[in-house]
Amino acid sequence: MIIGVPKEIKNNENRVGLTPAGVIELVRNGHKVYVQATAGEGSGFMDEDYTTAGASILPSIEEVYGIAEMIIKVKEPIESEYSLIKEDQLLFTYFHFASYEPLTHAMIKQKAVCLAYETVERADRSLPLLVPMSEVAGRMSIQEGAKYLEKPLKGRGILLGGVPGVRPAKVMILGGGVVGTNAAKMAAGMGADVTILDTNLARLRYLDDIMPANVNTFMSNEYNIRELLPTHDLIIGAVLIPGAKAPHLITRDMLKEMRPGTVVVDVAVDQGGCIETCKPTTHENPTYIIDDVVHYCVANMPGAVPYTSTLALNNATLPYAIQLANKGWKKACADSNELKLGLNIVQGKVVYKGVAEAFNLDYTEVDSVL
Ligand SMILES: NC(=O)C1=CN([C@@H]2O[C@H](COP(=O)(O)OP(=O)(O)OC[C@H]3O[C@@H](n4cnc5c(N)ncnc54)[C@H](O)[C@@H]3O)[C@@H](O)[C@H]2O)C=CC1
Ligand SMILES: CC(=O)C(=O)O
Ligand SMILES: [Mg+2]
Repeated sequence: MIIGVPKEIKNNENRVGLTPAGVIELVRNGHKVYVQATAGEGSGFMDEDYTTAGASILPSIEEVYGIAEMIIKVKEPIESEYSLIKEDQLLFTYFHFASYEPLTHAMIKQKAVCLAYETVERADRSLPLLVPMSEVAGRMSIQEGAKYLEKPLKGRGILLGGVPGVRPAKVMILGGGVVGTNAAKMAAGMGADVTILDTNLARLRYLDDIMPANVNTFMSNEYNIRELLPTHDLIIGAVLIPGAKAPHLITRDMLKEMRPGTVVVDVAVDQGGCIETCKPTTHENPTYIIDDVVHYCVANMPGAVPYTSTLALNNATLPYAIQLANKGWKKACADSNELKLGLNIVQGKVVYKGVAEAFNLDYTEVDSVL
């Protein structure tokens, strides 16, 4: 198969879809890989590293989309890429369709095969291609939150861990999945007083077992959220209903209940955000303030630490990319339920329920397109 790796063009997105190590594996399996010039630079991989691995370098993004049967990238296509996408071309990347209607319509129109990293799902309901980036974003959420709590950055001016004789900050984490667990570990390690909320009681039991003593669990419901808001300094949004729009657990009116300088880091922004006042921001301009509450809503947080993120992402995506290249998307998805669940839009048809429901579009059973 002919595989193309374009350079990411989202703001401050320094990750790349494929490493030279991945190129070696795909070439060994008989495939041809084309990488756009400088695509890997932000992650520390030079064009020579790719050619040594067996890839060919193409100077422009148009040539990469033009030649490839499968595109491997990181973030969803940006408006300027839409028209480059060809009918039947396989796109293996994050899409987060439910949070952005124009992207959904564009991919329907281009009649591409959109296999979304974030909905590839194992039998145990885990999301193997979201996990590594959720680990990164969860850990980063505390580092960013701690920074924006500083007074010059408009935060409350409180140190997460406190000091002897002064209480630590209080951190509230909405959603105790991968992002939430990684955020809790970091916040707890820094000495904060941490509360994780989730609707899944079994998950809360598990977290209670494994977390240190400065982490407590709490059932997620409106009453409990309202109770915590006036006393918490840093709030992390980390809920997920796979493939669907995130529920708004903190509504606009609740901002009044928070103290000035409270920081919210809504990691779930890529699925629409779990804080009603959340709108996507960029690494260049990561925060804005509403009702004295600092909002950090960067939709590609791992893009800022590409040395870690590109490797972590490739560790997870490569085995699936090899299956897709070796068998073609139809057979690979017919053989693997995990990959089949990654199909969101196929040749103009929406085959993922959460996406169809988000925008009231016709839904087609995925098996009928295989
Ligand atoms: N902004 C960014 O750069 C990144 C964003 N993400 C996003 O972070 C979000 C979370 O991802 P993961 O932790 O991997 O998901 P996950 O599936 O591991 O965890 C989600 C948790 O939310 C819980 N939940 C669902 N409804 C809830 C409610 N009403 N109240 C409290 N908890 C609730 C679930 O029970 C589950 O434990 C996703 O939207 C993901 O796409 C992930 C990586 C990077
Ligand atoms: C998961 C995601 O959206 C990201 O890593 O950018
Ligand atoms: Mg405990």
